[in-house]
Amino acid sequence: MRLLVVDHPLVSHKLTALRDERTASPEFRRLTEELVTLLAYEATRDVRVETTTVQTPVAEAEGVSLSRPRPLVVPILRAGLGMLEGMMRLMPTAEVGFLGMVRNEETLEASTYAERLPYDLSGRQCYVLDPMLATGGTLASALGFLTSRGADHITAVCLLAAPEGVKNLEEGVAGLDIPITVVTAALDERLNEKGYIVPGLGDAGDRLYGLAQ
Ligand SMILES: O=P(O)(O)OC[C@H]1O[C@H](OP(=O)(O)OP(=O)(O)O)[C@H](O)[C@@H]1O
Ligand SMILES: O=c1cc[nH]c(=O)[nH]1
Ligand SMILES: [Mg+2]
Repeated sequence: MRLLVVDHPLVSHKLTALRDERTASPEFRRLTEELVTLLAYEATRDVRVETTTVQTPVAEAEGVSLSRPRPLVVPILRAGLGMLEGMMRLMPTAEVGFLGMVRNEETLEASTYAERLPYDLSGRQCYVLDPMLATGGTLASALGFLTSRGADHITAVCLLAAPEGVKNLEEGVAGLDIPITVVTAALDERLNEKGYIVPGLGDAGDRLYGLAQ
């Protein structure tokens, strides 16, 4: 597994504003979209393309277009939904599948409550969106599921990651024989006793959409 921490002053600037507890939901959603578009630029560096030719007003030009099957973008509900528009702005012809997952806040175990994905993901490049890589349980489970459906190349885009989660995820995906990359805006210090990223930004889903019951 490859970890890419995007080092760019605009990424750091937007992430700092996201972390600020005074940033309310409307601004938090806007900043998340902008930040994801910046991360997506790095995350899609190895998106598959094929060569093509177009006619300019002057001459023929050789270029590239996205290969088929189109990449599949998979936001992990709920919080990952806040990242979808930012990703689709960069790659509007991608397809979108959904995974609904929630972490039990006592046991920190992740479970899946919804799934709407193409059944056969053979030959698909997948871009998984989940803002927080905390213990890594949610992403490990999501990546295992996508691979079991045939995905052969997965990039996870996260706003923040904890070192413990990166290590757990590395171990969790060690048996998956496909290229896996995690792209994040920052690798934070640690997890606290409740499994929250420190300093982090709090509960991403709640900050995007309000308190969950
Ligand atoms: O790395 P992990 O320890 O598994 O934790 C990360 C997960 O926790 C959060 O989801 P949450 O369960 O709060 O659901 P939500 O998006 O509906 O708020 C977050 O959005 C990640 O999906
Ligand atoms: O810090 C954390 C950890 C898990 N989920 C969140 O939303 N935030
Ligand atoms: Mg949450």
